[in-house]
Amino acid sequence: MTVRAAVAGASGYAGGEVLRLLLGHPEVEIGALTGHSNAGQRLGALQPHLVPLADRELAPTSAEVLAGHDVVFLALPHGQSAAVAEQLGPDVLIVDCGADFRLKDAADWAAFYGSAHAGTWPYGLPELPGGRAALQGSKRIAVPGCYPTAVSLALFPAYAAALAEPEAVVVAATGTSGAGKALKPHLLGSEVMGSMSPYGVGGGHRHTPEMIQNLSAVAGERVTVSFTPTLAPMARGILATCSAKAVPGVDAGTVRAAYEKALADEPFVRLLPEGQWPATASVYGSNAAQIQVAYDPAAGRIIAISAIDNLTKGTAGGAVQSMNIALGLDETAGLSTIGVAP
Ligand SMILES: NC(=O)C1=CN([C@@H]2O[C@H](COP(=O)(O)OP(=O)(O)OC[C@H]3O[C@@H](n4cnc5c(N)ncnc54)[C@H](OP(=O)(O)O)[C@@H]3O)[C@@H](O)[C@H]2O)C=CC1
Ligand SMILES: CC(=O)N[C@@H](CCC(=O)OP(=O)(O)O)C(=O)O
Repeated sequence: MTVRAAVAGASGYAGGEVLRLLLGHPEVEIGALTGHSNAGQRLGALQPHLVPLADRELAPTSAEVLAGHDVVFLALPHGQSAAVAEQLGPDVLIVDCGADFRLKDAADWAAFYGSAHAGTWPYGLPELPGGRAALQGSKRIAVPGCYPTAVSLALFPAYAAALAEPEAVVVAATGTSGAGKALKPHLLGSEVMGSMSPYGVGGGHRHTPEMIQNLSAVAGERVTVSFTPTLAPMARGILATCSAKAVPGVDAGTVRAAYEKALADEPFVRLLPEGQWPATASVYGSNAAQIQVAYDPAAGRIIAISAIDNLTKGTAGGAVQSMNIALGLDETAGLSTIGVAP
């Protein structure tokens, strides 16, 4: 089977990572590549690491250019996906790396994104309970946000086993690529190097309702999430430290057993051996998520830590994994758990 795939937003970080993975996918042939301000440029001038595609020219992003493919990946700024998607027809598989179709609640969308809600598509986090079934045969996929991927993978086993109270606290560090390629003053090298800083404090980050949506669905009741993101001086990676108060009767053994059971058969999510801790360097460029969990008896809290590459499992790898499931391909095709070290 050869799947012909187009990538809209090929000049950006997410689009570039989708292309890096598709170049190694045994069943995919790369079709149209589009950009916006960079339309007309050679891809090699913008994504010099994608050597086999260096001489391809970026077309403008339009339905005409994207038509005629089996799969279209959208890696566009928030709010740009719906207009393109509605012109592509129901038979093409559209994988949206943006936020437009992630949230079920239109009021949440309006509160955090401030525009009209485009709708809700099947959610591209296969590891969640029922996640794979929702993607099989689907022609539309909403790729999760990078932080919600890291946090949901770390905490869902605790909620699936009813071990935690419905009030989670998350502090997560991310690399600068999460903010995209556009120039932003707080992301200048001299602002970021040698420093870590919080942002979106106090429930303001737009990924908060997505985490609440995911964990509440697993728990069967509303789970609140107090989320504090921090910016770290690295290009890629998320390290999410998540905790929740344990329900009575929980101990270290119960917690470990629940995580072992939930993650046993996952090809990309690895519960580390006891005593070993997740690190962003270990998942750099790979589709792996590393998880570790501990029980703090003095505080009565479950502490779950995850590390992912925000551009791989957090965006493009999750997108390709979900595409594979939707098309009935091997879920792991084109994806690796092998990182780059040191
Ligand atoms: N970076 C990350 O870690 C993650 C990103 N995502 C999502 O992926 C999407 C892209 O993000 P990212 O790659 O980081 O952003 P970038 O800023 O790096 O890239 C944005 C892309 O969109 C194109 N673009 C800009 N404005 C428009 C427009 N008005 N219409 C059509 N295309 C446009 C740009 O083209 P040009 O350069 O030619 O102007 C570029 O190809 C976003 O929705 C983001 O939320 C999701 C998860 C994580
Ligand atoms: C450093 C930085 O700014 N990170 C981004 C990560 C979000 C992201 O990329 O996800 P979306 O797909 O929802 O845009 C942020 O916190 O907004």
